[in-house]
Amino acid sequence: MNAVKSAPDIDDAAVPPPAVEIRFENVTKAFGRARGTDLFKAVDDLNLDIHAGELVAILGKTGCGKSTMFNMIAGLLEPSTGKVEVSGHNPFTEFEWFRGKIAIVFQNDRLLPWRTAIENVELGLEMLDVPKAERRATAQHWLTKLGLAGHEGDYPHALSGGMRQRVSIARAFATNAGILLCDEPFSALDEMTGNRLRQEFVRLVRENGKTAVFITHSINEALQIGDRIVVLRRPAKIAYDVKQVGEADAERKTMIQEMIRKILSE
Ligand SMILES: Nc1ncnc2c1ncn2[C@@H]1O[C@H](COP(=O)(O)OP(=O)(O)OP(=O)(O)O)[C@@H](O)[C@H]1O
Repeated sequence: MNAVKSAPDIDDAAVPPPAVEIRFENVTKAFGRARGTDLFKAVDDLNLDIHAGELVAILGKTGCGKSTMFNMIAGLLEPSTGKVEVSGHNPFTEFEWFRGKIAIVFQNDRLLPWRTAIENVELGLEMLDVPKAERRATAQHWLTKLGLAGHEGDYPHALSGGMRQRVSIARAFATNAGILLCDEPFSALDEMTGNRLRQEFVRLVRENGKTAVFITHSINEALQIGDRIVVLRRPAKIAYDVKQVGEADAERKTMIQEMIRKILSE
């Protein structure tokens, strides 16, 4: 299947879209040694624009190239051909420019076990050379926002999985980065904890005007989270790109869900 499928738009209003924040332009990423056909393509001629303030869920089968895309946005990998631009800059060659502009939330909380909750939140601010008093106040603010007031001095081992992931989300927001990259941050949590935290996360992303790219394996999670869902086929290329999902009515959501199921089963 080569054509990009799209759902009928609910409202193709004349309002111009916000600026493009993340752009993939004819991006291919191949791994392996440069021996012609021996190269393995993880991303294949991908074109994708993500606009400022969008919350985009990226969905696809295992090995379809989601992490490779993610790493190219984060400046950890360089495209083999084509161009990746974030805020008009090249994330791979202008790594320094991006200090403090992109925050990442991983599946695993990646907290430092020898630092308290508040010290873990302060970590990103330390790297940005924020003065001590300011970073303490900012870290406290975000821990409180994430419902962890009273746990500032707790070490990670004393916190539940959900609380640890709250600390890692507080750490991402505390840096004030405009772009959040999320790699299945709730998939290791039990369903109830994951659902609650997912809702809070979406609210915070919207309230704070972040642009967020959210990788997931779960159709339901994508439907709950995304303003937009992008489904990839393997190697990474867009199979389906659908907007306004979070606010869609039940009938439209069911239609989108069925379409995604169909694509992922192909
Ligand atoms: N550094 C690398 N060297 C060689 N092959 C790689 C490398 N990184 C990724 N790949 C391959 O590229 C393909 C895409 O990998 P990627 O991790 O981006 O997929 P993914 O969609 O994130 O997978 P998952 O859902 O399992 O996390 C896979 O076949 C993987 O084996």
